[in-house]
Amino acid sequence: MAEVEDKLKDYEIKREGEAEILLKKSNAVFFNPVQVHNRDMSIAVLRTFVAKRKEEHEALLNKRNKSHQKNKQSEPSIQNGHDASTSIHDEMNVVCENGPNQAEDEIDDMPKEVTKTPSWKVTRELKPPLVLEALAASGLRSLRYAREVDGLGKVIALDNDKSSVESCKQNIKFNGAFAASKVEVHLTDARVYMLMHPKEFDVVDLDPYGSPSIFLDSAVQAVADGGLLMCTATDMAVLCGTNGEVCYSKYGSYPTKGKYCHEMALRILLASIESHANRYKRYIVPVLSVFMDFYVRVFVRVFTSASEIKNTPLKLSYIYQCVGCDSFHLQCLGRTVSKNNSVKHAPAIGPAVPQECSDCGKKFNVGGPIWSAPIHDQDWVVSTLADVKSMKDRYPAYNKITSVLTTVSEELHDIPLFFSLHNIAGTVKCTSPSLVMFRSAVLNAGYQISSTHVNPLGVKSDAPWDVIWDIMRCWVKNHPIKEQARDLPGSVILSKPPKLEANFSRAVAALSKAQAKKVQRFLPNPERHWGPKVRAGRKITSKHVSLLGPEAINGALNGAICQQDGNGTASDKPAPEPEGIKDVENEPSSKRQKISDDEPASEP
Ligand SMILES: C[S@@+](CC[C@H](N)C(=O)[O-])C[C@H]1O[C@@H](n2cnc3c(N)ncnc32)[C@H](O)[C@@H]1O
Ligand SMILES: [Zn+2]
Repeated sequence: MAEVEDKLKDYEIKREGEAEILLKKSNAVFFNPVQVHNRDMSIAVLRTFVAKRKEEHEALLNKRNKSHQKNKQSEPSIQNGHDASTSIHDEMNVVCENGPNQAEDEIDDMPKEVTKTPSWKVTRELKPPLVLEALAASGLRSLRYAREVDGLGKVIALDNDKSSVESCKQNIKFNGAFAASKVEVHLTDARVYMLMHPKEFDVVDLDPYGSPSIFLDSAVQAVADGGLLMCTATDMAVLCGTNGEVCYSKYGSYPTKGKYCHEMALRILLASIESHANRYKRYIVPVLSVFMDFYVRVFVRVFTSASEIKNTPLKLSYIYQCVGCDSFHLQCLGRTVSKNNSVKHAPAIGPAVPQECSDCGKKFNVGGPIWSAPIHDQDWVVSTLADVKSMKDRYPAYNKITSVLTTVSEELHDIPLFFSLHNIAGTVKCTSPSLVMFRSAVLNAGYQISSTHVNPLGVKSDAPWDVIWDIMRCWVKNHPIKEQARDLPGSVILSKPPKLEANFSRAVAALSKAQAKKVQRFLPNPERHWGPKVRAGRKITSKHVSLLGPEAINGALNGAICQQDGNGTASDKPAPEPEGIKDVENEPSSKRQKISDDEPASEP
């Protein structure tokens, strides 16, 4: 007994949601408490997945039943010695076993959302979804999935680190018989395991240290047709363009620098997953893509279709980012040409921009390709938000995830990237109009505008850049600025007369729904010294002070790390500072930066 008590002294109990884990007080196994946002959001999306999968299956069964009834009316009930009622079952299996294209052909009179999703075997019984947590560490996430998401099948947890697997085994026992009957752990390299289990998992979760790039190729193969891949990337410095070449080597895309960098990070990750999927005649459909705290997390469904992958170039774009002003332009990689009732794919016609920016006369940096199709499915977002609201007590990070889902639900889904109102005011060196006035001017000019979950000052709009700059020209006419050097980008922009007379009077839709309802949209940081953590097993030294905070460092150096230890990025470098409330409160509304020909418009 004394021995057990002695052993327990080395551990502390962490509770999150309905799971409890025993955590060693040394830095032996990864645990980052602020990732509760990530785990809660994943649970919310998993619940939606379970519900949608059931709906889709029922829709298919109904469809099958209806067509069977039609056949029954026109044919005798016993065909070729088969009882018709048993043949539905067989026929359904055949549909999917013959390949997804055939499945799609056979159900082509169904609504689009339904036809693009049903690829699992259409048997009467829908098996509970099988989940793989490829990089599990303490097993906390797997345990939460198993305990909290109704209707899941087994959850398989993997890790290639012995201490993590030991800890995971211990935690499975610690969570009782139900958890033990559902969660299984293996000591293995996740890449090998995923390659050995093609299309076996309805859900695959990747939550690596830093970049997921080395796991993507095997992960896209392990997901069942219609299944869900959930993937985190915490290497924000790489994805945001601190070192573009590294990003290219990991993800196959060149980042450009702009205020939109965190959304661009999401779109680079999506483009990379799609590219891996395409190698196996598969493609993705994003359902939710979020930038939270210090990382990006995407939720995508994976399907197989040799014909659909021809559309991939239509979902990808290069970016031209002006080095002088905030203007950026997208160049899609492909296009379709319709001829005699048939649609052909062709390369896009470019370039989308002249050599010099038509707004300020400077040159462009070229980035991408990024995913330029929608990054969320509005129906999934709305269902997930409603579901979360209906079970508030079951989400420890309720406030955070509802604020993110609310802002996501308000985004213009077909407008890639965004600009910052403070930045454009900075470029022309004026005091910024209020967000409501600016939104009104855009709406009054006949264009759409929305906020973005990524940045409280970010603005998404389908207004072309000459309209945006015309609005700023009109604003400056009424709010004159000091004389500036003539060759500055802002001076060049202001030297042209506006073609449009901006109307700043308040438009009805100028407040976002969240603002109107006073829903808090951007929450303060979760705790002091929050962010990525040091990798498990790594010795904590004073150089980690910026990651963990001085208190934790003192504790660690004295051999008593508590919850500040646990996980980190591949490089242990802090991610670029996320833009939260700080942006709104601390940024001066007028000029913040100056730009030269080779300096990008803004830093991540
Ligand atoms: C960031 S932690 C995972 C955290 C966990 N998902 C959570 O929510 O608490 C990453 C884990 O991946 C494991 N790992 C790294 N490379 C791996 C590989 N090739 N195969 C399996 N596990 C790996 C590490 O040992 C570490 O425990
Ligand atoms: Zn420009």
